[in-house]
Amino acid sequence: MASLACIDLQNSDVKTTAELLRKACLDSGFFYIVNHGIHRDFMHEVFEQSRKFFSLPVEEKAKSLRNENHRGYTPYLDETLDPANQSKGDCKEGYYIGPEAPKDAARASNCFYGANVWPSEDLLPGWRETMERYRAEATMVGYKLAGLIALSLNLEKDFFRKPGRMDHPIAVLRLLHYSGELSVPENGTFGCGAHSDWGLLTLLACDGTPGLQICQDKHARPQIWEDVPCIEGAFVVNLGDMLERWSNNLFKSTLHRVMTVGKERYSIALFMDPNFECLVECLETCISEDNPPRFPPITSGEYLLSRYQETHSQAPAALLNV
Ligand SMILES: O=C(O)CCC(=O)C(=O)O
Ligand SMILES: [Fe+2]
Repeated sequence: MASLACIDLQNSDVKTTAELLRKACLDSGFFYIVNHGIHRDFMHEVFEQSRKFFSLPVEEKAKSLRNENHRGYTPYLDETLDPANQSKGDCKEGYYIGPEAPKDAARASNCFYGANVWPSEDLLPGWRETMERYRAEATMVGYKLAGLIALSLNLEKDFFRKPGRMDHPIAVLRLLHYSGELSVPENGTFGCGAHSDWGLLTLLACDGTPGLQICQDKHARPQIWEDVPCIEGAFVVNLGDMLERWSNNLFKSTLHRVMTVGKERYSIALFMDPNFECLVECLETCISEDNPPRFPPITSGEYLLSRYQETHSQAPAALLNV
């Protein structure tokens, strides 16, 4: 089992919290957060609504199929996160919900700020409202964390919130439902294949069913996988590749996967990523003579788009027999 730090977002000793966070980001890039401010009863409601959607007949789910903006329903096997080691796609179905720009905003034509897809209100009353509220609340937690991460990188607290960086974050919620199929690595079957996340940071809520594992040294052979248990009331947070790149490889974006244990599993991720146009360029505070910049600058959007295209199937409708 992995031993991960626990960051208390309400600790008034911000300096100590930022130091603890820095250590967690240097070591494994995975940690828990508590006292995040999202109420337990509300979390319960979000999971209930998620269950309701995934329990619909496939014909109904097909009506919300992932659109050209990467929003909506993604069927089982649609995504393959670790093609080299998987004999088929991930044994999970999902649902993407992201930010929408007002029609007259310059970014409105950009797919990352495009229209969401919603199941019918008659079928799932209050579903959209619950998910929009959760995305907004989780984004606020993401901002709080981004402030602490900035401090832990010796930057100003509002570094990531500056206009052009995260004033229009690509904060994408993803509901996940893993099938009850047991993962068998020897057969190449996984709930979700080994990967690191692409963006800045991910906030993960789970239903208590085990499955999440991390590999702290991706080059070790054999690889060592450690369980990351869910802690009631806490989120698991992990850093993404964009932050690893931004921090010039100082902070870790760690390999993780889901090994289903023969039981259905629900989880909800919020991927908190910078504005589409934000330039991700090795931070001054992470550069030295011994550690010159390792990556050329790239925009957040360019980077994310390439990663979506790498992992998702081109024709999700073909996966549904409807
Ligand atoms: O469901 C989980 O526990 C992990 C999901 C995950 O890693 C992802 O969607 O990127
Ligand atoms: Fe992930």
